[in-house]
Amino acid sequence: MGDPTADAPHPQPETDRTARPPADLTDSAMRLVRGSLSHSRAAAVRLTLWTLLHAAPALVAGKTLALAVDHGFLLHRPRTAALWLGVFALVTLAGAWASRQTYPSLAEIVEPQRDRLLRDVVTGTLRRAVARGPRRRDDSAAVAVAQLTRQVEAVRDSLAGQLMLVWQFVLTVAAVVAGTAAIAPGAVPLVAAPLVLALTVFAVLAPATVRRQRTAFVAEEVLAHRTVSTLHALRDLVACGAAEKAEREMLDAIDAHLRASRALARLAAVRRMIVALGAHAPLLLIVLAAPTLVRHGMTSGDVVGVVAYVLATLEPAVRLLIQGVGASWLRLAVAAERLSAASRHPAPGTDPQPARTPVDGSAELSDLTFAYGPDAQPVLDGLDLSLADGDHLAVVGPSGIGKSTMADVLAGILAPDRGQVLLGGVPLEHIARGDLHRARVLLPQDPYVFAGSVRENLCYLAPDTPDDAVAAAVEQLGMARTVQRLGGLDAILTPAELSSGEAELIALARAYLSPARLVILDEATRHLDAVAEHRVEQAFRRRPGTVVTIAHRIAPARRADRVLLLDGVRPLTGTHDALLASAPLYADLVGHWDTGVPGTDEACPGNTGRAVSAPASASDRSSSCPSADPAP
Ligand SMILES: Nc1ncnc2c1ncn2[C@@H]1O[C@H](COP(=O)(O)OP(=O)(O)OP(=O)(O)O)[C@@H](O)[C@H]1O
Repeated sequence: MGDPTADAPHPQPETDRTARPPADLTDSAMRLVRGSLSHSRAAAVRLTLWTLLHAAPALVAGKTLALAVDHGFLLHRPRTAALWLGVFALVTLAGAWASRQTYPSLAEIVEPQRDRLLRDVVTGTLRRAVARGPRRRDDSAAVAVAQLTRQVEAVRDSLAGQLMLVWQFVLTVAAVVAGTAAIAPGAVPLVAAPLVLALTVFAVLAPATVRRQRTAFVAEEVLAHRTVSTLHALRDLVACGAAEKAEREMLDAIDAHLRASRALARLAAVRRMIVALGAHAPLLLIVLAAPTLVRHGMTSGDVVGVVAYVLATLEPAVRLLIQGVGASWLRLAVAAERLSAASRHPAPGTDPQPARTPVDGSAELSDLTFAYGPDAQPVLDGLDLSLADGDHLAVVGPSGIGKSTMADVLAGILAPDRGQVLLGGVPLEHIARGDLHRARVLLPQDPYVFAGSVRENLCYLAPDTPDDAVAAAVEQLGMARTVQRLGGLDAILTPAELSSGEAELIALARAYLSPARLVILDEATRHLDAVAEHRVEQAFRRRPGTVVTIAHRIAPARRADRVLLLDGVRPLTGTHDALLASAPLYADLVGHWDTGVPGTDEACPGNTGRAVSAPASASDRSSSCPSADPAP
C-alpha cells in the first residue's frame, strides 16, 4: 500500500534561505522594526516616555548616593543619608511602576505587527498554493501556514524583546552619562571612552557574529535533515550497499555542526571581553583615577556615585545588550527573512489554472516516475499507460513490484516525482480535491467500514442514492444475503464483527454506487471466494466506466480486456494470451497461480485460481470467505 502522507514535500535543509548575506537578513529585520514603529507612532512615543521614567533610577542612583555619602554618612548625619537613600528608593519604585507601564505600549506596537505579518504570510502562502493549481500541494500549504504561524509568534516575541532591550539600553546609558556629568564632569571620558570603544568593536564584529551564528543554525538544520532522511531510507541504504557512504555523510554533518558550535563558543568568549571592555574597564579607570579626580575637586561621595553608576546601572545594561542582541537579533533576522519570502505573492501572470472536471473514465499515465524518498530507488520509472473509457485492465506482477504504488499514483493519493496523470483528459492536479472522489474511486487492500448503518456505509460516496438503486447494487454484487444477515439497510454495523469478506463486499458496493467513472480495485476481492469474486467482477463490467483491478488470482487477469505486467524493468501490456506467449515472467506467474498453494483459494467453494502472495492461514482464510449468494 502506498503512503498517503507522501503527498507532503520532503523536508529540505534551510541552507537556501539562510545562506543569504548577513546584510540581507539584517535588512529584513530592520524593515520589520521600522514597519512596526511607523505603524504605531503614538505607541512608540508612549513607550519612549515610559522608558524614560523607567531610566530615572539610573539617572539619580549615583547622585543620591553621592549626596547620602557627602552630606550624610561622612558628616555623621544618618537621617540626611537615609533621606537621600529614601529619595532613591522612591525613584526606583517609580521606575518599576513605569517599567510595568511600558508593556501595554509595547503590545500596541508588536501585536498589530504580528497581525499584519500573519495576514501577509497566510495570504501569500495560500495565493501561491492556489497559483500552483487547484489540487496539488494544498496540504503542504496548510502545513506551511501552520509552521509559519509559529514563526510569526517567535518574531513577535523577539521583536518585543529587541525593542525593549535597545530602548532601555540607549536611555540607561544616556542617564548614566548625564548623571556622571552632573556630579563629576571629569569622569565622563573615563566612562564614555571604553563604552564607545566596546560598542564599536561590537558593531565591527557584528557581521562575523551573524555569519557564525547563521553557520551554526544551518549546520544544525543540515544535521537534523540528514538524520531524518537517513533513518527514513535506512532499509534502502542497507539494501543498495550505501550504508558506509551514508555514515560518512552523517559524520561530516556532525563534524560541521561541531565546528560551528565551537566557533559559536569562541564568539561567546569575545562577547564577554566586549562586556568587560564596555562596563568593567570604566570601573577600573575610575578607581585608578580616583586620587587625581579627588585632587581636582571631586568628593568621596562623587566617586561612590560614579562607581554606583557604572556597577549598578551601566554593567547590566551593557551585558544585556551585548549578550541579548546577538542571538535574539539573528533569530529575528532569519525569521523575518523567511516570513517576507512567505508573504510573497505569486508573480503576475501566474493565474491559477481553473479547476476542471474529467469528461469520462479514461486515464493516461505518461513518463510516470515515483520513489518513496529523495534517495530511494524509484518504484515506478517512466511508466506509460493509456486506458480508454470502459477499459478493463488487470495489473499483475511479483509482490512488492509497485502495483499498489501505481494504484495510489493513478488515484492521486501519491504525487509523482515526474510525469503526468490525466483522468478523463484532465491533469490530476487540475481536478479540485473536493471533486476527485467523483472522478475516481480506489479500493485499497484493507477495506474501510465505519460504525454506522449499512446504508450509510454503502452510500458514503453518493449520499443521495435512492433505495431502488441501492437494492439493485446489492443484487448485482450478489450480497443480498449478506445485507439480510446484517439486519437490512438500516441495521447499525459493528465493524469488528464483520468477516473480512463481508467488509470487502460493503466497500465494493460503496465503490459501485459512487459516481466515479474510474474504479481502481487493489486486491479488493481477495477475501471473496472465486464465485463471489466473479460475480462482483461482472457487476463492475456492466457498470459504465473504466476498471483497473490489481489481480491476486489468474481468473481476473484472464478475463480482463488487457493485462499490465509490472516487472520492475519494462512494463508490458497485452491480452492474457499475448503476454502468456511473449512474457516469461507472466508465464511464471500464471504457472505459480495454476500450481496452487494449499490453504488459500481452495478453502473457498468454487475457486478457480490461486493467490500469488504469501498464503494466509487456513483458519483465517476460511473465516473470511463469505458464502457466495446463489448465482442468478
Ligand atoms: N510507504 C512506503 N514507504 C517506503 N516504501 C514503500 C512504502 N510503501 C511501499 N513501499 C515499497 O515500495 C515497493 C512497492 O510496494 P507496493 O506495495 O506498491 O508493491 P505491490 O506490488 O503492490 O506489492 P504487493 O503485491 O505485496 O501488495 C516495495 O518495495 C515496498 O516495500
